[in-house]
Amino acid sequence: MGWTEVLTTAEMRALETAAMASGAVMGLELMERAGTAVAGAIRLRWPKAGRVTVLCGPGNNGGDGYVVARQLAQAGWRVRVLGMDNTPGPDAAAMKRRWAEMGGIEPLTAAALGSDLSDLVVDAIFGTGMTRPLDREMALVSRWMGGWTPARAVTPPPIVAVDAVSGLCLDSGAWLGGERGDPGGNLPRAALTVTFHAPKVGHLLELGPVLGGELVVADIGLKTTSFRDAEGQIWSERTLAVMDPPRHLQQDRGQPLLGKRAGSHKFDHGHALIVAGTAGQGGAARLSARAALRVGAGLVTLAPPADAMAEHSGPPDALMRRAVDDAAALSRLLGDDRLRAVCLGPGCGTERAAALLEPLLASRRPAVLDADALTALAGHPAIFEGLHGGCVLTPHMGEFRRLFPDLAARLDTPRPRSPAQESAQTVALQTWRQALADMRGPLYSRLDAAREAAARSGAVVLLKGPDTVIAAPDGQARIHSAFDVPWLATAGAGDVLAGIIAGLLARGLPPLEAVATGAFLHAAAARRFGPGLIADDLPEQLPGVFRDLGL
Ligand SMILES: NC(=O)C1=CN([C@@H]2O[C@H](COP(=O)(O)OP(=O)(O)OC[C@H]3O[C@@H](n4cnc5c(N)ncnc54)[C@H](OP(=O)(O)O)[C@@H]3O)[C@@H](O)[C@H]2O)[C@@H](O)CC1
Ligand SMILES: Nc1ncnc2c1ncn2[C@@H]1O[C@H](COP(=O)(O)OP(=O)(O)O)[C@@H](O)[C@H]1O
Ligand SMILES: [K+]
Repeated sequence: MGWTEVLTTAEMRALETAAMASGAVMGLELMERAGTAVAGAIRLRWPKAGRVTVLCGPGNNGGDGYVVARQLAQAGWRVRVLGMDNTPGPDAAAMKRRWAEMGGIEPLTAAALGSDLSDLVVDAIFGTGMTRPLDREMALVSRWMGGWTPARAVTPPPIVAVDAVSGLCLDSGAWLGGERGDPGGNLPRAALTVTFHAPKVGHLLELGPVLGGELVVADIGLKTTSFRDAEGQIWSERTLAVMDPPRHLQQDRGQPLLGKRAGSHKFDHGHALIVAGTAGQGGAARLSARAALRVGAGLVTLAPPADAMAEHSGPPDALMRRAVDDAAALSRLLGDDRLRAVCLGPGCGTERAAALLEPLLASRRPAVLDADALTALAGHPAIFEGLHGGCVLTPHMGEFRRLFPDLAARLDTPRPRSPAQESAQTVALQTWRQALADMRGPLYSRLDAAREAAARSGAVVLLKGPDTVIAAPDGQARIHSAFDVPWLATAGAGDVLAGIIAGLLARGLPPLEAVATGAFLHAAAARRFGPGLIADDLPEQLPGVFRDLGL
C-alpha cells in the first residue's frame, strides 16, 4: 500500500544479484521474462503485426532485445535485427544465438538503420548499464531516432525503449554527455518505455519523463522482500514515487489520514499559524493560509505585523488574525501548544523572516520554511544551525542554489562515475549499503542533492520543479513527477504548496508524509482545474480532490 518503490540502477542490480544468489531465479529466465514483457506491451499497443527493427546493444539490454525479436517474429512480425559484434555476457550471448537460429543480424549503424524503414523501432542498445556518453556511431543512431541525419531530417517510426532511451542516465534522468538542462536537440522520444520490476530514478527526473513516453513497469517475478541488508532490515534509504492511486491517504492502518473522524473537534485537526509580512507584500501569506484551511487544519491564524493588519483583513472570514511584530510576540504566541505548525516565508520579507526564525526554531514546532525564510537562512549560518527534523525547507532551484551552492554546482557539472566506484559494483551483499552509497550515478541527481541537503540541514527538503524531490535527514526520499501540469508554473503556486504542507503538519502528519502528501494534493488540484489555472484556484480545488479520493 502507499507509494511505489523507485530504485537506482545499483539497487536494481543488487536485487537481481540477491534473487539469483538465493537460487530463486536464473539470469536467463529474468531476461526471457523481460523480453517477453516488452513484446507483450508492443503487441497490446500495435495489435496488427508489422515490420519492426530491433537495435541490440552489447549487454543484457541487448539480450532483452534478442528475446523481443524472437517473440515478435513468432507472433508474425517481420523482424530486422541490428546488433553489435561483441556480446560478452553469457545470458545475452545465449539469447543472441537463439535469435540467430531464426534470423539474421546486421551491424548496428545509423546507415543500416536508415536504409530500410519499418513501422516500429525497438531500442535495446543500453539500459541500466549505460555509464558513459554514446560514442560516435551510437550518437548517430540516436540522432536518427531523434529525427536527424547528416543529409536531411527524417520522421522516425514510433520508438519502444527497453528500460530507457539509450543515452539517458537512469540514475538522474540527465542525458549522458549533454549539457545539464540543455542537452541539445534531436534526442529520441520514445512512444513507450518498458522497464522491469520498479521505475528507476531516471524515469521520473529531468528528461526521463520527457523522452520516455508512456512508462510500463513489468513484473518479472523479482520480490522486493529480498531487498534487505545482512541484518534483515529493509534498507532505510528507500525512495518512493508519489504516483499510485494513493489508497493510504484515505486509510492508514484503519485510521482516516486525510478524512475527519465523526465526532472530532476542531482542535483535533490542529491549529496552523501563517506568518505574513508588512503592507504591500501581496497576498502570498493569504494564499498559504487559505490552502492550510482547505487542506483541513482545524484553525488557521494569519500573523502580520500590526501596521499591516488592515491589508490582511479580507476573506476568507474563517481565518483568524493576530498581530506579531517581533520575536518576543512570536515566542508568546508559540507558548500555546495547541498551535501545532507554522509557515514562515511567503510574503514575509527577509529581515522579518530572519528575526522570527530564531524563536520559531527554538520552539521546535513543526514549520514550513519557504521563500524569504530560505533567503534569510542562506544569509545566517548561525540560524541555519538551529534547523531540526520538524522543519520543512521548500526551495526552488534558485533558493536551493543560495542555501547549498556546492550541491547545486555538482548538479551543474555532472561527474562521470569513477573507475573505483565502478569496481564497487561487485561487492558482496553484506556491504551493499555502503557500496550503494558510493555507486550513485553515473550522474549526480536532483535526488542525491536533496538527500545531501536534508542530511546537512537536519530538515526535510523539498526541491521544487516538475520533478519535485523530497528527502528526509535519515535518507528516506520521495519523488513526485508532475510533468503533466505545466500550469503550476504560475506566481503563488509555491505559496499554496507551503500552506498545504503547514496545514497537514498542523493535522499531525509526520513531516515526510506531510510533504509528500502535500506535493501530491497540490498537483492533483492543478490537474483537476486544468489550463488557465492561477494560484488562487488551487485551494478551491482541494474539496474536489478529496471527493475524488473518496474522503
Ligand atoms: N538487472 C536486472 O535485474 C535485469 C536486467 N535486465 C536488462 O539488463 C539491462 C542491464 O544490462 P547490463 O548491465 O548488461 O547493461 P547494458 O545497459 O546492457 O549496457 C552494458 C554494456 O554496454 C556497455 N556500455 C555502456 N555504456 C556504453 C557506451 N556509452 N558506449 C558503448 N558501450 C557502452 C558496457 O560496457 P562497459 O561499460 O562494461 O565497458 C556493457 O558492455 C537492463 O537495462 C535490462 O534491460 C533484464 O534482462 C531483466 C533483469
Ligand atoms: N512546469 C511545471 N510543471 C509542474 N509543476 C511545476 C512546474 N513549474 C513549477 N511547478 C511547481 O509549482 C510550484 C511553484 O513554486 P514557486 O517556484 O515557489 O513559485 P512561487 O514562488 O511563485 O509561488 C512548485 O510546487 C513547483 O514544483
Ligand atoms: K534501451
